[in-house]
Amino acid sequence: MSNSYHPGLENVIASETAISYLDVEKEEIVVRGYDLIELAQNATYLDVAGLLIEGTLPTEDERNTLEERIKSEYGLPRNICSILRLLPEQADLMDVLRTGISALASYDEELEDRSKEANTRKAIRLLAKVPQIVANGYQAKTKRVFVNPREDLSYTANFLYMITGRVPTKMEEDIFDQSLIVYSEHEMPNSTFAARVIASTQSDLYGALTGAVASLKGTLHGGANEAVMEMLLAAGSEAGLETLMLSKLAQKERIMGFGHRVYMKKADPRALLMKDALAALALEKNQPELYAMCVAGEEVMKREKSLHPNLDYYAAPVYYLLGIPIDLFTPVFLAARTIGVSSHVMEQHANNRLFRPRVHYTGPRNLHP
Ligand SMILES: CC(=O)SCCNC(=O)CCNC(=O)[C@H](O)C(C)(C)COP(=O)(O)OP(=O)(O)OC[C@H]1O[C@@H](n2cnc3c(N)ncnc32)[C@H](O)[C@@H]1OP(=O)(O)O
Ligand SMILES: O=C([O-])CC(=O)C(=O)O
Repeated sequence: MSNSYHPGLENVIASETAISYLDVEKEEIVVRGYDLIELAQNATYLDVAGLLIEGTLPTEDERNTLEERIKSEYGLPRNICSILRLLPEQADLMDVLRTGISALASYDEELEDRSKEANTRKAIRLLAKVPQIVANGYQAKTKRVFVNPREDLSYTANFLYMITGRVPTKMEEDIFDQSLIVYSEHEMPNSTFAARVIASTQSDLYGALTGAVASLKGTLHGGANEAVMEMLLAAGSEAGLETLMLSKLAQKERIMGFGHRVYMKKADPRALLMKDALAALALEKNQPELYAMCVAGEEVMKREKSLHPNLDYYAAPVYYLLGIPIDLFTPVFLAARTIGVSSHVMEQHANNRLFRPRVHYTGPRNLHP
């Protein structure tokens, strides 16, 4: 047995996959042969969803069919709505989402069918229903009436509409769609790994996604986008952000939205795309100071720690300007990632080997009761 031990599995190859790959040298996020950033610039979220589950970029007709199939799955079982309402007001919305997805499993008649066809149908159902759980988890928490999806809107416009209660402008819809694309898939982050580990026991897609929600909640992963926005609001200005960052660094605290296990010494290409989106949105919403503050924070981190922003740093203020409540930032990330996680679970089911690593034991031996 090999004795090599890599804390955090750093640089360990854990899987073979044909879904995506972070080519750090070329600064490219390869998704089924395409550059994720080019997809975000030239395709739609549903194109990328089709690409992830089917393996090829859909034609316009195929994308329209996918959208129709998703819309035909809109709607939540009444009991799921009741479950969301039963959770306490103080519940974290990632916990609400985790509970909602977990409960939804029992309503899927194909739950135990691991075939590619059944898993594809389940992924499409999840694409339809997860945004509704996200939006209505918030409605339940804030004791408001539930929102129903609007089939006359595009998938993306409807998602934002369900969250904000307002039909987005074309610009808002396009920027939100770009954000969903850049959040959709990212090789082997902790949440995707967690889902694949669960799926490797031949457990089901809903269970694997439920595990991924729990993983994504943490601030070292998806939870960082909410923490970034709290930091920006607490700082209030460029000077305030510099002071706050310096004091956190002096106390050896991590600054949310900076650093990345894979990109630690390079920029996250997704962050750069969201930075451009923020520049445009801040101008449109007459909030140039928010963009200026983020850029100033980026400079501080480059100067003090040689660290680059990750996607969460710039996605957070973009979501803020789109009118998304802060405690929905991570649930929205999960909704976008649902399709990436689903395609990994499908790949795991199709070519499975149980994950079961060994340990470097540091405890005592030869004790007797
Ligand atoms: C979409 C996403 O999920 S992206 C990730 C979102 N998460 C965050 O933004 C949280 C903040 N970032 C971090 O905590 C880290 O960068 C992680 C968890 C993402 C990656 O961490 P690791 O790969 O474990 O890096 P590691 O802990 O080895 O850090 C290397 C060095 O950079 C420092 N560092 C890394 N990130 C940060 C940060 N955000 N703030 C301050 N210092 C940092 C570490 O303190 C360490 O310094 P040292 O060598 O002087 O001790
Ligand atoms: O890749 C990672 O470790 C985290 C990340 O950026 C993502 O999940 O989008």
